[in-house]
Amino acid sequence: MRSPLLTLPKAELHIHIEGSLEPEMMVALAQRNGITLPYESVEAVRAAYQFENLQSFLNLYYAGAQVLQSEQDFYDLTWAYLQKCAAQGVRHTEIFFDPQTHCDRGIPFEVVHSGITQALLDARVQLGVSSALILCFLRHLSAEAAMATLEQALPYRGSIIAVGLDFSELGHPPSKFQAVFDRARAEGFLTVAHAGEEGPPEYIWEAIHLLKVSRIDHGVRCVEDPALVNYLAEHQIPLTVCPLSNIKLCVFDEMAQHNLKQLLDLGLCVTVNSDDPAYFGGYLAENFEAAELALGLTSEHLIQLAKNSFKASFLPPAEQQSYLQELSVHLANIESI
Ligand SMILES: Nc1ncnc2[nH]cnc12
Ligand SMILES: [Zn+2]
Repeated sequence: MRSPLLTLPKAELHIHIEGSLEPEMMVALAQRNGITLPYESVEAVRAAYQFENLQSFLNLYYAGAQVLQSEQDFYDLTWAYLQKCAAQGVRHTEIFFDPQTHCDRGIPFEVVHSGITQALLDARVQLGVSSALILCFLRHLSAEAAMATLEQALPYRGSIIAVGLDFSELGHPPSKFQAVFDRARAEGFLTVAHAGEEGPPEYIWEAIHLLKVSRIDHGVRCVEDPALVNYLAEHQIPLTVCPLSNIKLCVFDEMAQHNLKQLLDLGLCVTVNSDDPAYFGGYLAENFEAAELALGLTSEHLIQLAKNSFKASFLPPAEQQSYLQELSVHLANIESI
């Protein structure tokens, strides 16, 4: 039986909305938009999800995103993910989107943004799930292209809380984007960055010192540098760790070898997240469950992870407190059963 702790109220802080495109929706949107996919069936799409590393996944993810064309497509994609949140106790979610993946093939920024934000607004009212939006720059493209994307996003500043950095990490250090992130912070955006997923600890240091990030996305390679581990613990810089993703992309050979528990026990502010749930075999609850089973996480670990998810979020302190209170009530109810 599933542990009742797996349905704890929690937040998700690392989810690429394009990575929630399930094969069924990919095939349906391809049909709706008259696009021919290189797969004959939903099963064939799913069968292609065997990855050796980050790049082999990104090639497929980027190709899959081509079926997203209209505002309705972006709405449907986002709404499907938000329904999963509601079903799994995810009370708040901070969602990445990659405008360059869409704008570079002629889809207007406005179309992408309105489809996603309309679904977020509807989820707040109809599902009681709160959210924030984070714009990610594709790091294998140039800093100039990222700056142009930032400028395109300025009119939408009120609905985008932060900027981030994703895609191929190796060879594209955070320092490449220092000027873009300086400008983003000057324009009022918070910052996050993928670092230490495949890249070395130096990339995590750069994200902290040069990009002045509030959180590190992944960050699991921090353990290779004890001074960095101390710094992350002392400053409580959150890591948005994605267990199933790390196994699917061969960052760890198997879940039993994942360092999530080690990082928690070292006092780091670790959170659990799904990254690209349609590609990696699970949403947030499945990530919690897989990590709990393989690593023997205790109730204390699971409760700490749920608390960390709200504390590491970009919610205002009063809203964080109110979710933490909801969590306490939930725990008290479980204890009294
Ligand atoms: N795991 C990941 N790392 C970097 N970029 C991504 N984009 C989507 N998923 C990603
Ligand atoms: Zn990611």
